[in-house]
Amino acid sequence: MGREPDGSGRIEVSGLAKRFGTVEAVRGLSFTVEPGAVTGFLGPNGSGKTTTLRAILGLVAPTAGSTLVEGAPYPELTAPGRVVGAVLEAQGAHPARTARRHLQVCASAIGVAEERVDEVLALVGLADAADRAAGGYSLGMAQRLALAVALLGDPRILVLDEPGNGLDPQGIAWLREFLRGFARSGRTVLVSSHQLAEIAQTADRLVVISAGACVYQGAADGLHGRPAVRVRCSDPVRLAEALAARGVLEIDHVADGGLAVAADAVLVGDTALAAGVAVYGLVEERADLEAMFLRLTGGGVA
Ligand SMILES: Nc1ncnc2c1ncn2[C@@H]1O[C@H](COP(=O)(O)OP(=O)(O)OP(=O)(O)O)[C@@H](O)[C@H]1O
Repeated sequence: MGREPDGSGRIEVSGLAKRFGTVEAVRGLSFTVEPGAVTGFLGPNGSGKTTTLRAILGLVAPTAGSTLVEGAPYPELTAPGRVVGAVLEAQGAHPARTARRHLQVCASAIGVAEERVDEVLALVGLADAADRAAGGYSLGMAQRLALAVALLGDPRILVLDEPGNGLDPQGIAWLREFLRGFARSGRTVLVSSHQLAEIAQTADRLVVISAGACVYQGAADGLHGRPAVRVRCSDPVRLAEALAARGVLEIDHVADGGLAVAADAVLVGDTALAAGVAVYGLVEERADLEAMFLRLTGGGVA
């Protein structure tokens, strides 16, 4: 007996860990995805995004922790295809099969009426190409077809793994509008990317991971707006201690011997003065999202 979905549109990941041999792909990851918004799942290559999405969809057995979709583990959901639509990779349709036939086969597999096929073809803008063999499709069209399959069950939740890969700028713009519209209708979108620029314009909320652990979770604007100050001074260690004593904990020692501090310039200057540290330079950085992403994720590609 399957479990009834609770209709919440919520995904909950709690303490998720996954080890492949000696590789800790995901390490104690917890986050919640709510309906009515596009949640971007961002991290460098190899940071554990695909593993996490596959765990949510019951395709990877966690080493520890749990994932719930509408209150139940995905494999236990009754009619999961009506709860979640997923695009994990541009899944191949048989090359000789038309898009329409491919969708008909998928619809029958999840128990969806055939009328839905024409609806999803129109939704993803493939109506005119529906009777062409999928083998002749461009990568962008193949991505749209994969999205059409995900939409067949009219799901409340969409999970997409790097759907922008291989899309041209028009394709990316189209996808962005589609996902925003889907979220605006009160449904849930979780979309992964390693490219901040691609996700920044689409996502309302962000979950940022690095080396399998969460480094930021919250409003996309919140990440944007964090203040950052670069300071050159006579005694970076003493200043870092004085800032920490005032509750400023996000402090990096940077290559030029200075500090990068997530606080505003007045606080940093006042703290230096009180600590008897001479300040030689204080630059307020407009903490753009790119810089913050690189800082949070160590700037590295795994
Ligand atoms: N089936 C597997 N067997 C062994 N190692 C794996 C397996 N799947 C993933 N890994 C490893 O786990 C780590 C995380 O991989 P994952 O694919 O989840 O990252 P990702 O963030 O999706 O990366 P990308 O952006 O490159 O797709 C990597 O080091 C990867 O090599």
